Amino acid sequence: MIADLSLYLVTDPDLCGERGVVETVRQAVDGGVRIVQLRDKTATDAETTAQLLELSRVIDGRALLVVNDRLDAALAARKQGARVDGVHLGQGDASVLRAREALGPEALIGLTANNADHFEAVRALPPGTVDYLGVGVIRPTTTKPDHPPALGVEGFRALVEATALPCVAIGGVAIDDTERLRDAGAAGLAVVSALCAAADPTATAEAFVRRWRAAGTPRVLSIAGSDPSGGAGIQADLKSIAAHGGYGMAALTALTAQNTTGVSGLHVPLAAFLRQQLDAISDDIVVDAVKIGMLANADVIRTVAEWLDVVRPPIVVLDPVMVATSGDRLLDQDAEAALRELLRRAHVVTPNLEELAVLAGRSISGWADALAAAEELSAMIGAAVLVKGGHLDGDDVPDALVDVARGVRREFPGTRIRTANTHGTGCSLSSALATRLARGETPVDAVASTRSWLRESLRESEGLQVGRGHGPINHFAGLWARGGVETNRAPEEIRAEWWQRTAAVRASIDELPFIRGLADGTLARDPFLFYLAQDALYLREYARVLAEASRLAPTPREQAFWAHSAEGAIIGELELHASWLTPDEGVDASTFAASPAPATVAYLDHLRSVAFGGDYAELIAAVLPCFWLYTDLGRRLHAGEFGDYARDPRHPYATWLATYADPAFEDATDQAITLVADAAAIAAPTARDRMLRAFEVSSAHELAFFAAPFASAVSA
Ligand SMILES: Cc1ncc(COP(=O)(O)OP(=O)(O)O)c(N)n1
Ligand SMILES: Cc1ncsc1CCOP(=O)(O)O
Ligand SMILES: [Mg+2]
Repeated sequence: MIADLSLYLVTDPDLCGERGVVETVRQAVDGGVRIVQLRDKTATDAETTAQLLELSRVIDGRALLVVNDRLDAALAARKQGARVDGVHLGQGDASVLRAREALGPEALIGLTANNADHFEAVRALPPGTVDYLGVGVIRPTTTKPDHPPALGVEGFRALVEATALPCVAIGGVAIDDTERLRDAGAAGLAVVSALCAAADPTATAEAFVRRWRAAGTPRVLSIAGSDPSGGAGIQADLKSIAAHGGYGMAALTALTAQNTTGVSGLHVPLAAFLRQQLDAISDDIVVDAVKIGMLANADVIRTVAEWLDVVRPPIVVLDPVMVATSGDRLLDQDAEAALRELLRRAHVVTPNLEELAVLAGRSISGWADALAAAEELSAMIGAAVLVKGGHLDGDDVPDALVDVARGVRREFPGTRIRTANTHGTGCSLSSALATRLARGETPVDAVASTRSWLRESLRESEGLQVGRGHGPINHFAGLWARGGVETNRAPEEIRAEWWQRTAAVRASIDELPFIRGLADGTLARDPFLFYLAQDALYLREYARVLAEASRLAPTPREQAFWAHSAEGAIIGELELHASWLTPDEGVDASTFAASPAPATVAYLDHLRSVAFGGDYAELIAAVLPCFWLYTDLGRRLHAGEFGDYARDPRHPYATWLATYADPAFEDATDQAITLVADAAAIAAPTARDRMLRAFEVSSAHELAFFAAPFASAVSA
């Protein structure tokens, strides 16, 4: 088996301090360390053996365990039942040939190589003697005072280019080196102080792992059945993996004969052959994530479980295919029992409602039941459960990610996309999710971006015209629309780009006679009152749209924010009536009962149509210009950009203009921008485009709204 060396912890008893080596290792492995090297220069062989026994218990197969220098201690610990995977030897330590002979062909043997001569000597060794090289130091480090000269990243690159053996970079490695070292050919980062001296080794390891994953192309394996029509099974998985920027691999559990109208045949190869496929992959390729789909029988399931126990991939997403859409059970009792065992080896499971009911052992008659069942299942298996609401009745089809052990319970609201092209949706979703996780996204972000992509792929499925039944989704809708691999964008980048997109609208607003007159006080009373009456009409409906955003919001924080904003809009409307739209201000009853002007109707129609579409991200993009452009204008008016109205006691609109520069509203605007930019950052490209379109259309309506007092029959 090829070892996953991505994050390699070398221990140091001094740097681990009071926390101790064992506890540091436990925490670092919790955070994603894949290989641990016990390195203690002063311990006796007996002490090293005892430590290996303890570490082996704590690591419990979740990472590989090797020992520095002490071949005899490794052998002794193995004799006493410890799982010691191998040794790391330096140029002056025991011979790697002797280590191979003593530890056997399956052991992991690492060798230090710091210069061209070392690499030359490695080439002369019989193949299979050494499994990886430790190459460094990258930069000077006090952790090993007798270290060789520093190579730097480019020196490392030059050395490792010449070997096919995986090379880990060691010596002075910090988290900010991650991308450059991975690019230079490192198979992993070996660190001592960065983890041993970390205040929180779990969080630090997680941060390293995320950076490492984000810096490379994830190698994602689908273990599933074949659908020759290409919409489900491994064919769908491979498309999903590619659509999310992963390298896809597939081990076949079964061959089906099927198309978009149904399944007409099934052939299950021997489980031993599945194991052969799996071993062929893991002997040669580091598997960053596994997606597991259809498993035909108990033999197949147990084979997958045994392989997982050996390889321990860092991400396992299991789609427990066990109940057909018709409600028929697809697995016999023996297989169901084996599947329950397999669930414990998964990190995320993605059941539909029927499967969740069977696995949690309870009936599900609505979304509340589904959430309760997901909690129970998550607690039972110690993994996250992505419960999918697609099989609920009605237009609301939420999903939720529930992970009891890690305190996650996140709902993702959604409205049903009306299409018959749902073939392979579950397969596609789970493999996309595995790929997103393998790219270093947090589970919540990975679910959010996967859902955004899936909704896009469902929406764009009609154009494919595949089959007469339930056709496939369009896995590459985003890619084809963009002409490139979809990647997440930084929220700050989106914020800047979207603001830039409003530049022309802002410049035009600034030139409007209404704004100029408002600022210098020359604006006549009629257009002013016209504007206020339209504003009041607008705010009332805008509040309803904000309330819809609150209803669709995925988190309680966002839900509260939009609800609070809706309340603010209604209060604004009431205040307009109380302060300005009164007989005292010369407003007669007809102005009061003003009907919406064309600009108001058009703006509200746009907002309502986006709200009706039920897409939260698009909706919050549509409501944003009212926050952003208004705040910007208020800030600049207040700053005297259009003349110093605030200092002029005779200015007729001074009190009105003062309300523009309300700090609480500025703060709310900032929050709204952040929520929209965050949502856009993880949206699929076409979804992000739709958000931007909604935002730009609303911005144009803002301009028309400010222009309306002079465009409409105000003077009449
Ligand atoms: C992964 C890894 N690479 C290099 C070393 C250094 O080993 P060595 O050259 O034997 O020096 P000491 O660690 O024994 O001081 C390593 N330990 N691990
Ligand atoms: C064991 C070892 N071998 C070469 S450098 C080194 C120590 C690296 O420690 P750190 O990661 O703290 O720089
Ligand atoms: Mg050594």
